[in-house]
Amino acid sequence: MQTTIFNQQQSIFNRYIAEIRDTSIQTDPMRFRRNIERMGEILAYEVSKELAYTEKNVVTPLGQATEIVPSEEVVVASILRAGLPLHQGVLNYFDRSENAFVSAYRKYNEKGDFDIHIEYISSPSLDGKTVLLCDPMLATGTSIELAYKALLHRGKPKHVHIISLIASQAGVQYVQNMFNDEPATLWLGAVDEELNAKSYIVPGLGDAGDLAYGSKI
Ligand SMILES: O=P(O)(O)OC[C@H]1O[C@H](OP(=O)(O)OP(=O)(O)O)[C@H](O)[C@@H]1O
Ligand SMILES: O=c1cc[nH]c(=O)[nH]1
Ligand SMILES: [Mg+2]
Repeated sequence: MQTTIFNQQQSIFNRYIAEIRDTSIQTDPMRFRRNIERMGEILAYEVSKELAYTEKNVVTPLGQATEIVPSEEVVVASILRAGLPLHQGVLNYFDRSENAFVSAYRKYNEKGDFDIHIEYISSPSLDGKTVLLCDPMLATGTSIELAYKALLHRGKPKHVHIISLIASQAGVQYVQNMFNDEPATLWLGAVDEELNAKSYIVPGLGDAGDLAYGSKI
């Protein structure tokens, strides 16, 4: 599975990754959301280079121009709730795309173990389309797996681009194995070495959903 890790390159993207990790900057939730959104914009631009293109003639006030524009039908699909600011960033560039949303949350038992629950899905048909599946955190990979399986009930995409900002090594391995035989590409901001006992990424950034939208009961 083709995998790109953006913080291995030198670009302004790395400042945004540094800021969302930084406890002294995480106190500003608007900046946290906006940093995720602008990383979504950058990743959307990078993904756009991999799409199929076609020539389009446009009429200008002074004549005709031919531009090479994307020809694929794109669906931006995100995992609630932390996926929302990333979704908005990707949608800022793929502004004509369709949209899908899947909810996924960790339901803990008394022992501290958890299952991922998918309870909500809203999606157009995905048959033959290019899906950009967005979630800022890829920890164990289970949310991506279950969300994707839920989305498959809405049709078989032509290609899936998974967009995530911070991943664990174990999560990357898990997703690479899962999509081994599928037309899929993985776009990551950073890959961290560890998962802690609660399956949080270390050093990671903490709880992305809470940092963006506040703690939940
Ligand atoms: O790879 P995994 O081990 O499945 O973990 C990653 C998931 O955890 C976070 O969501 P969370 O469950 O915290 O929900 P939230 O977005 O509502 O906070 C994140 O947005 C991913 O969906
Ligand atoms: O590190 C993690 C793991 C899951 N969800 C998060 O928000 N952060
Ligand atoms: Mg969360």
